[in-house]
Amino acid sequence: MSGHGTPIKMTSHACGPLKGTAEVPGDKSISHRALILGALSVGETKITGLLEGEDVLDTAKAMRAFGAEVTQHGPGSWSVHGVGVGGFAEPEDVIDCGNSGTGVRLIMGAMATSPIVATFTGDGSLRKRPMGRVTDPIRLFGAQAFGRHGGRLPMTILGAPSPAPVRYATPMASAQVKSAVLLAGLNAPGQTVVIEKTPTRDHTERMLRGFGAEITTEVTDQGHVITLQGQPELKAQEVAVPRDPSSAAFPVCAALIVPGSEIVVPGVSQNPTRNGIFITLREMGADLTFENEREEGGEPVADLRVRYSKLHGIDVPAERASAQIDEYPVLSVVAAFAEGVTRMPGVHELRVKESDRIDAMARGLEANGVKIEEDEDTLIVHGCGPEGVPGGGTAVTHLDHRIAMSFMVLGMAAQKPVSVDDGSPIATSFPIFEDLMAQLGAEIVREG
Ligand SMILES: O=C(O)C1=C[C@@H](OP(=O)(O)O)[C@@H](O)[C@H](O)C1
Ligand SMILES: C=C(OP(=O)(O)O)C(=O)O
Repeated sequence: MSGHGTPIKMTSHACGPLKGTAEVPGDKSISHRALILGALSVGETKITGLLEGEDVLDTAKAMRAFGAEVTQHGPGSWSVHGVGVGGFAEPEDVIDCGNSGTGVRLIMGAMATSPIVATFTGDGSLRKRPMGRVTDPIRLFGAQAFGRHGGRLPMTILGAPSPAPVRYATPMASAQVKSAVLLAGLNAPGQTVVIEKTPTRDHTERMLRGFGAEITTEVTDQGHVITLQGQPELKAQEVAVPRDPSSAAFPVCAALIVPGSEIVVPGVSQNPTRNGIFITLREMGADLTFENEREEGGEPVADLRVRYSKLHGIDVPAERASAQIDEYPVLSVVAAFAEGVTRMPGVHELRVKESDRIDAMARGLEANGVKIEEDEDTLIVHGCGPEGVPGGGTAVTHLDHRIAMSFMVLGMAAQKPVSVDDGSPIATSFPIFEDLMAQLGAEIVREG
């Protein structure tokens, strides 16, 4: 299990200009999917650039437990010998997905239409997160689910022995729910259809197509209608994982707020379902340029050049929420340094991430002298502008990597050092965060 056994207190101090190249790790969403689709394929899938964060390593372990042969050959270089669609074995032990919502939800979907039983658990954060959003649709395929408190982990899933295909409109904007339904649909006969009102990250659709499934997306007045032909033979692939835009957001935002900074973040995915943060930052006045635009591993990528910028507050469009859903914590840090108010509506999904991110950011920013307003669906940050962000506070991270990294970024440009009670969850998605930021010139100190 991904352990966050001993909390690691970390403090970030104001630093000089950040300079250099930030080679952020592989995309977390694509890394999970590469392992899962590799495990459901026939033959050997070769993966380069895999994110070796705890979340993804837990998915690798889970795929072994379901019968796939998963091997690490070198840093980021992995292979998966798959068992084919419908070939999952029954795991001998509980599947521990650690801190990862993506891991547990996608794997539950992937096993839900095989006649096997699996019990899932996770860390203290994951055990609080809602799983009903996945168990509702997998029940329609014929699976059964038994969890705690109306759908919390630990949870046992009995896969459907003779699954029926499903037509499902996702009730919330969630790529995890969409993906769970599509992965379940792989082992059902006929067509499984997912309808999403608001489009979410489309890596599952792109990768399923790449692995040989027949899958189409139609834009209709109901929204995006995704149709998957069931029971394909998925064929092993070579997957080159592009760098993660959600991880890139941390050095990018740090460079924007630390005076005199200029950095390059090469090879970052610019998938339009993921690039909302870069559009938003530019609207706030960021000097952010996209160089060398190209395609890598089936995804559009670019090298980002970022220079320190004078930023102003904006109204962030609610429709952009799903294209930057994981970036709101660090966006609210940037907003604290901007001049004027930044309003972020349409963000209620943040309440069910690794922590309640609206609450965690609001309390942590207040502790550092920033004025905040919030309601169920909105976060409003009153930027400190030229007066500067006071800092000097400690934020509680609630086992949430993005909260921890966001406050470390805040400390790089605040007047007084900023601490977090526990930075250990950073290892779930960005294990090289401290080293990478130190190489650029940041000063993050572990205490105790
Ligand atoms: O599908 C994925 O890989 C993810 C989808 C998003 O979650 P939701 O589907 O809950 O919005 C995102 O927050 C998460 O980090 C990764
Ligand atoms: C929400 C996140 O991940 P997950 O849902 O996979 O835990 C995240 O990485 O910000």
